[in-house]
Amino acid sequence: MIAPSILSADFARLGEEAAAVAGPPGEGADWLHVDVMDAHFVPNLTLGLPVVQSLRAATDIPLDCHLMIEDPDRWAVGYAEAGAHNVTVHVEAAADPVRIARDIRAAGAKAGLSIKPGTPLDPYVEVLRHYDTLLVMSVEPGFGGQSFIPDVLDKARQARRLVDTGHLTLVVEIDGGINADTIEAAAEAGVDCFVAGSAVYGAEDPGRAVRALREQAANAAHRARG
Ligand SMILES: O=C(CO)[C@H](O)[C@H](O)COP(=O)(O)O
Ligand SMILES: [Fe+2]
Repeated sequence: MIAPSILSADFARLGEEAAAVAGPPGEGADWLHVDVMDAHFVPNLTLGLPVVQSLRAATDIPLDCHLMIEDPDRWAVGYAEAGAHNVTVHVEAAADPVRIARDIRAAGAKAGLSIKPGTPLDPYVEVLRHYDTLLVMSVEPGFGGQSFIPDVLDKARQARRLVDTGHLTLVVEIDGGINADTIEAAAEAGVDCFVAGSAVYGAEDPGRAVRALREQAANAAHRARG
């Protein structure tokens, strides 16, 4: 799956920017990644609930809300109620991640847990039983256009093994610095869903960039798994 990040889109034209990556299954974006930043958990400030509500009305693409905020225990359920498909919180910010997952699911969305590049996976394997998605950050959260950190692929491989051996049922998603040069390594590591901001919205034709990234990832995954 490919999830273009609107962090690199034109915020004055979000509806049109969503339409630019929409399309039939297998062609258009699978999810639209929405980076919510509060200038506390990360140094940057982006958008919040009203923008997600407006986007929900403007596109049929499932919204993948990545909450880079303090106190997600308080705010996550609002994004589920706003119609997000996935609501992802950071384990480093969550007081009670199991309860957050339960609340998100009760409000009708899928629950995602994100880990920063320096956060290990091991302590959260049990918590991840309550989640639908693991978002492995491959840059320090806060800004688009940063360079991919290859060390995080060990965690993607570890998550893939946990899923393939039946210990967890999760979509393994990666976020940060994904482009034509990095997506193959992530696909080989077993990632299911690739967030791409600058590589999609910085391209002349965002729709074509989505198709090219998907094809590259699919070919690399096929080669890796035989
Ligand atoms: O969560 C994020 C940053 O914190 C963004 O989703 C991510 O950086 C996407 O942008 P790019 O593909 O340009 O790295
Ligand atoms: Fe993100």
